[in-house]
This record gives sequence, C-alpha cells and structure tokens, in this order.
Amino acid sequence: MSDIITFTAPLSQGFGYGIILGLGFAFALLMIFITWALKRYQNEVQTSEMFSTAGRSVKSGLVAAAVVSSWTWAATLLQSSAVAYKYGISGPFYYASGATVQILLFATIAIELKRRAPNAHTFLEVVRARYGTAVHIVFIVFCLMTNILVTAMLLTGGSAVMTSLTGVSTTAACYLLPIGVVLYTLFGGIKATFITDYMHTVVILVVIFLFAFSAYATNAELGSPGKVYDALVEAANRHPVAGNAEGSYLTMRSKEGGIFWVINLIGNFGTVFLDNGYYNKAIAASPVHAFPGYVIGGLCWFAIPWLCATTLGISALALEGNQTLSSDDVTAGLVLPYAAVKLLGYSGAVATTLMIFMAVTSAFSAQLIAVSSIFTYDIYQAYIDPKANGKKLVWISHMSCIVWAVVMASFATGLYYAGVGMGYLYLLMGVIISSAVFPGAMTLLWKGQNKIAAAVSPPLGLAISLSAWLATTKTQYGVFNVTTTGDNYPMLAGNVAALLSPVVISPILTLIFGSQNYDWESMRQIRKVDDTEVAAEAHIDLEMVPGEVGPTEAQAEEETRKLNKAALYSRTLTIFMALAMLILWPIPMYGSSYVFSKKFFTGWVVVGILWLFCTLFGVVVFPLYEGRESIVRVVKMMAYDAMGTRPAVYRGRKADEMQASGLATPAEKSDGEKAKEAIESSA
Ligand SMILES: NC(N)=O
Repeated sequence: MSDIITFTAPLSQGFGYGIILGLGFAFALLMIFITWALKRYQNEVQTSEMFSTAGRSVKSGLVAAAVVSSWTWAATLLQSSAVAYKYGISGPFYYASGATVQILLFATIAIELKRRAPNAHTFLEVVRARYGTAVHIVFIVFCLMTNILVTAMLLTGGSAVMTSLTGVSTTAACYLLPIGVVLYTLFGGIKATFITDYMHTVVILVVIFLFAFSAYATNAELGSPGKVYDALVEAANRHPVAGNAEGSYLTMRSKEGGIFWVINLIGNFGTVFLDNGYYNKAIAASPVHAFPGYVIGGLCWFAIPWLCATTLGISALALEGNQTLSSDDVTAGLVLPYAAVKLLGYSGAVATTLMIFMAVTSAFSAQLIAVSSIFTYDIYQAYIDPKANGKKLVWISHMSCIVWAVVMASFATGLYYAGVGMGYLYLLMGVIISSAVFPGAMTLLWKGQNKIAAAVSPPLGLAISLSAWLATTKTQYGVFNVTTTGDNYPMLAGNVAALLSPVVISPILTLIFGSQNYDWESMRQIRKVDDTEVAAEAHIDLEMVPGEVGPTEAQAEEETRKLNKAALYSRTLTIFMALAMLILWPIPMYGSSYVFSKKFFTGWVVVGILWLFCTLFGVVVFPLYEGRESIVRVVKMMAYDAMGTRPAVYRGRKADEMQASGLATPAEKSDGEKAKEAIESSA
C-alpha cells in the first residue's frame, strides 16, 4: 500500500499574493499603455465595435495566437497531466487530440460566419436573426452556461494550484485572480487582449520547454527519455493500470483513457461551438484570415497539453516512488505542481505559479470579452435599449465584465467548499452544454433546420443527458455523491446522450414541422453600431477608426469570392485533419495494443518537443512577421514622438481639419494622409 502524498507549499504566501496582484496590476498598466499606443498610432479608439471586434482586421498569426491562449485553460495543463498520471502515455494524446479537432472544425464555421453574417458581433445575434426571440433565449442560456463552466474551471484549477504552491487561501485566490484581468480587459477590449494573450502564450511555452528539457535532458534523477521509460516500467510493476494493455503506462490501449477521450471530445465540442469567444475571434479576424488563423491555432495548440502532460504527468509517475497522490488531489489538478517541484524544486514551483497564472488570466480575459458581448448585444441592445449608442454599449460591456467576475469568484468559492474540483467540471461540461452543439452548428450550415427544432432540441437533449448521467450513476453505484457522479461511466453516458440526442431530435422535428428553407438574408442584414459619439469624444474621425467603415461594393464582392473559394477547400482540409487525429493516428495504436519500446518512446517525446518548436514559430514568430510593417511604423512614430520631431498627426484629425484649427501645417497634412493610407493598408 502506497503512502498518500501530502502537499507543503514551497513558496510563501507573500509570493503568491505578489504574483496574483502584482502581475495582475502590471498587466493592467501594460494594457493602458498598449491601448494608448493603439489609439495614438493606429487610430484604434475603444468604440463599442473596436472593443468587441477589433475592427474586424486581425491577421491569421495573431488570430492563431489568440486561439491558442484562450484555449489554453488551467485544465489544459492540469487535467492533461492528471490523465497522464492516471492512464499513462495515452492520456496526454487523448487530451490533446480530443480538444484540437473542434478548433480545426470550427475553422469551417468561422468561414460560414464571415460569409453569411459579415457584420455580426456575436454568434447569438446570428441565431436571433435567423430564428427570432425564443431560440435566441435558449442559446443565450446555453452559451452563458458554457462561459460559467469554463470560468469556474479556470478559477477552481488556478486557485487550487496557487494554494498548493504558495499557501494563499483558496477563497482569496478565487476573488483576487480576476482583479488584474478585469482591469486589463476593461482598458484594452479584444484587440489589446490579443496582444497580452500573446505574451502569456510566450511564457507558457517557455515554461513547458523548461520542464521538458529538465525531465528528458538535464534532471539528476530522470534526465533522458530512457530513464523516464525505465521508471514508467517500474511504476507499472508497482501498480499496473487496470484496462491498459499489459497494465502498462506505455500504451495507447487504455480502456479508461479511451472513455476519457470520448468525454473530452464531446465536452470540447460544447466549449468551442458554444463559447462566443471563438466566434468573437472569427469576427475580429479579417475575412480571409479567419480560416488559416483557426487551423494554425489548432495545430499549434495540440503540442501544449501533449508535451506538457507527457512531461509533467509522466514525471509525477516516474518520481513518486512508493508514494501516490490522493484522487482528490488528482481531480483538483495537483499532479502538475507536484511533478514541477519534484523536477526543479523551488524554481519549478515559481515557474508553475507563473505558467498557471498566465493560463488562467489569458483564458479569463477571453471569457470576459465573450460574456460582455452577450450582455451588451444579445441582452441589453436586443431587449432593453435597442437604440443604445456606442458609448452606452461600451459602459454596459464594462459593467458586465465586473459583475461577471464577482459572480464567478463567488461561484468558484462555493464549488471549492462543496468539494467540486476542476477535473469534475471538466468531465461534466459536455453533459450540461453539448446538446446545443448540433442545432447551433446547423444554424450556420443547414438551411433546413426550423425554429422548433432549434428551440426544442437543446433543452430536450439536456434533459436526456442529465437523465442518462444520473441513471447510470444510480445503476452503477446506488448513491449520488461527487465521487460516484464524477466517475467515467456516468459521465460517458451523459456526454454521449448530450451530443447525439439532438442529432436525432432536430431532423425529426424539421421533418414533422417542415423545412425552414432559409435564404440567409436576415443574417446578412445585421448592422454595425453607430459609434460616432465615442469617436467624437476621442477627437478622431469615425472613418479613420479601423473597421468602422465597411468595404466598398467591389471590395465586398472580392471578399465574398475569396470566402466562397475558401469554404470548399476548408471543409476538405479540416475534415481530413480531424480524421487524422481521431482515426489514422490513434486507432491502429489502440487496436494493436502496442506497448511502446524504449526507442519508440524516445521518438514520441522528440516529436512532442519538435511540435512545440513549431508552435513557437506559429504563434510567436509568425504574428511578429505578419505585423512587421505595423510594428515598425508604430516604433518609428514613437521614436519621432520621443524626440519631439514629429507633429501629433495621430490625434484623430484629418490634416485639413488640423490646419483649419491651426494645429497643422501643410507638411502635417501629407503625414496625415500617409497615416490614413497606412491604416487602410494594414486593415
Ligand atoms: N481547452 C481545453 N479543453 O483544454
């Protein structure tokens, strides 16, 4: 019988509060600077359009980086390591592939959204335009449930790690973690969060490399794939894994791992297809960049949980000796911090605290933008004040961020006291939300689905999934508690029922009540908000703010032509990539019950490390390359400003107006025009 590992925080509480509050405020300051610079040098005023759509001009590199950062939750690092610890080498793959295919498939949805509703702010607006109020309300509920679950997982996972490593109170962590991120999201809106998210991703990648090189190259106890391999063989001798081929940790043939894979796949269909954040990013992308942005983002993201868990979850097994982590600690997400401290001691604890802080805050900021756009456009503007101007909508966006953060901190604290950890929520998410995935996707893909099918199949699917989940718990265990309801089998039943029941219900209801035969016109009629007042207050001409002026007719036609061409190509490519991750790669390995040889394991680890290098290129180097002209222009203008040699042409006046008001000289006029041209060409 192994001893249960007890945690002693290696860092001080002062360090924990310093990271949570200090880094939070530092990012808020940085965001104030970025927002100021974007306004001064790029004319990006925080109009309501800018706050939630970034002027619809973001390029694929930055879209990919934003997808990676908002899809890298605390769970991506913690839960993936937990399943590696429980099921062995298959766990990281099942986590990573089970959450990558949805991003790849979403690329297709992103194109449809751009084609069919070019002026939409949220997915829900599109639902309303097609089906009207009843269906809109159903989807508001499902989308908000998605945001509740994701935010709760961020806070429960993040606070558990902060407590285990620094000893800060879990309640305090739940309330303090959101402060900095709310501040910086308020100042920055979606565009500025794209930029800070980029920095968060850099930190996360560097920390994963640090741990990977420690475990597989430099660590005194492990230090090579061969030694890790030997330690895994010993671990399986001490406690063979039930349901794995030969009881080994070194096989993809894992029954429980496979069950987790299905649950993971289904839950993540919900958290991508029903999270407004992913539609927000598609909306923020310039039309032709949405598809490559999502494909690059998905492929780059894969390596994060895969290598992180193949390093930390596996190192926990290799280094635990005769001890073992309690199942509560595994569910709470503490495998990763345990392994990090075992590998790198004090530095491992510091690196983990930083990495988890970055993962929680960047994903949290994406949640805030998503939720605020629902409250602003889908609740306030839709039902409370349809004539609200841009200024009022910005205020509503800000208030909803603050209220959401307070409510979610309280909810996460409640979950902590109820003994519900991040791992439980992770398995549960599909049961609660995934019945809206099929009718939601069909809103953009199938002209037949009628209003009744769209309104009824999500709640009916939810009733079926809850029944399947609870009935399986009852028949398997006879009692309901966190352990029994959180077991793999009840969760599997609930998840499968959630995703698949609407696949049957929606077509049947469409057949009974008749096809809608939708012409897509009402989606195209969605209009932008009038931000004239906000721009006037910032002394900037509205037409100079990126995204405020629509394309000319010729430009729109050209965009539609490109999007139509991309639609066919994207469907083929994304379906092929999804099949490769779901069938071509794992199924032969599962079916053959192959147990890894030492050489194969070494190759597996090397591929993981190389893939993370590709990620580094895709979401760190590529966005810089793509944005090089804007970066050089902004840096040059900052230098002019600092030297006092450049007149303030970016104060939002056209040069002729500046002249009229005595602010400009003829030389400034040509600068102003150049600036405008530059903005147009960068947009
Ligand atoms: N984003 C996920 N599922 O890690």
